[in-house]
Amino acid sequence: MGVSATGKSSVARRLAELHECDFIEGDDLHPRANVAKMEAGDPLTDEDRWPWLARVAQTMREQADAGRSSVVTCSALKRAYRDRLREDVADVWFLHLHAPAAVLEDRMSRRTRHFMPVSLLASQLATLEPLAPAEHGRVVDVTPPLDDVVAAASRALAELLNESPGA
Ligand SMILES: Nc1ncnc2c1ncn2[C@@H]1O[C@H](COP(=O)(O)OP(=O)(O)O)[C@@H](O)[C@H]1O
Ligand SMILES: O=C(O)[C@H](O)[C@@H](O)[C@H](O)[C@H](O)COP(=O)(O)O
Repeated sequence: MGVSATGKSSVARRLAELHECDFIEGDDLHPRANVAKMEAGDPLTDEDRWPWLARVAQTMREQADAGRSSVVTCSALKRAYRDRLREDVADVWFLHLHAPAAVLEDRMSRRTRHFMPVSLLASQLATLEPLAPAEHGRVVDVTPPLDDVVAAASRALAELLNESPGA
């Protein structure tokens, strides 16, 4: 989880490889209208996001039913969105990727061929409800180079798996 350009896709792909599980890109599950809206520079509303979150949750459930572990990218900006994702699957851990706005703005402006304009970062940051201490997860600082972030995320994931009663 995390706002745009925190490295959700980059980190999740590498984590999935390291931990030999499936990688699921939440952005691929957006209805077309959502992508068009973001491309046009309009932030999504709750009404736009619920059907998307339902598809993400359904995919997570299908993976779990098939006995497959997965790393899923989803901005999951609000607590209520994360609660929706937890509804259908018991073992869900969140890694909240975090960095100062200036770092993210720089990364967004360098990223090519992506539907998310830099102008939407402010609304993403305004919407964000950081992962709360009571939520099952960890916050990871993504300011360092990708290899270091992946190592930190992997350590956090291992800790979370150890803490899990079902692990
Ligand atoms: N730790 C990092 N250091 C430098 N650049 C990074 C790092 N993590 C991601 N990036 C780059 O920042 C951009 C945003 O990353 P991306 O994985 O697309 O983020 P998100 O999926 O959260 O929007 C990409 O161009 C990516 O290559
Ligand atoms: O790669 C990115 O820039 C983000 O992942 C981006 O696509 C966005 O965060 C959500 O997919 C849109 O939905 P939200 O407005 O809920 O973040």
